[in-house]
Amino acid sequence: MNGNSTPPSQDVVRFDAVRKVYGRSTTTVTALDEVSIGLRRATFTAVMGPSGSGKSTFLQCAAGLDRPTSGTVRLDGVDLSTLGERALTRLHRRRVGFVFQSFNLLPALSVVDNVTLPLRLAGRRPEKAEVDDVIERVGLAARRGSRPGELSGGQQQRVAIARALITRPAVVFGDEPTGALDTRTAREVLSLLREAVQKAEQTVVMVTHDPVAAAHADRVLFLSDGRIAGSLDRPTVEEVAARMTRLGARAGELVAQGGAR
Ligand SMILES: Nc1ncnc2c1ncn2[C@@H]1O[C@H](COP(=O)(O)OP(=O)(O)OP(=O)(O)O)[C@@H](O)[C@H]1O
Repeated sequence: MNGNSTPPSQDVVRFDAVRKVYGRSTTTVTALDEVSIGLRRATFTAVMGPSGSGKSTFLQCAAGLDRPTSGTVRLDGVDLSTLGERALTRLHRRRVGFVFQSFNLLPALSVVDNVTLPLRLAGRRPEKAEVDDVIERVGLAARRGSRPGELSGGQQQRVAIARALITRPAVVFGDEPTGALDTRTAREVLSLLREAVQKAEQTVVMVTHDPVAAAHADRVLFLSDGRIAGSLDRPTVEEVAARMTRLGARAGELVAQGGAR
């Protein structure tokens, strides 16, 4: 079990009629347009869509890094709109893990100190057994004392995954986590995320442009023009690529029509 507050039957991320509008008056952009969707606990979701379709905005709103213009986002049963800045910061430290394309490790800290940073920020003393366990799980037991500059890209992303998992968060959000990695290393990193879902009942939500990466997920959600444009369960690379080609063609048509929204 992962020690979170909602029963497994509930959605760990829940959007109800979420709109996100950037800008004012004549120059507004509707990045999310009445999005309603639930993501189940202990599942791996990939979010895909053409450039500008709202993927990053979806992730930012789901993680409470950005607030919707209207509608409700619930994370682990908590309506994020009810939280002030301090409560949101606490939620980010304890209930949410992040893995970015650019790793975002602290260069002066060792592997162990990078991994345990979220615990220390949350005021918790890291327990040796839990630290050993997570570092073992990502295959870095022999590199505990190394600094990020001494590690390959794939190893650095493993550190970032361990750092995301150490707090046993309700959700790990990935923003193109394999975007900077070669194909083989990317596959290893995706397998680690899969394993976290299957073995540790972790929930993972990942934005990606890569159909191969998306095919590691249980489900792919497609966004187009700020709306959910469908989903694929147990996706194959070919199905994801075909769906993306169709959405890309549609996005191209909209641009040709003057970006009508
Ligand atoms: N801070 C902002 N101010 C104004 N417009 C924004 C802002 N952030 C995003 N947008 C607009 O909202 C829309 C959705 O952007 P978003 O970054 O969510 O798309 P995306 O699918 O992640 O794109 P990409 O794949 O290119 O990263 C785009 O039209 C974008 O220009």
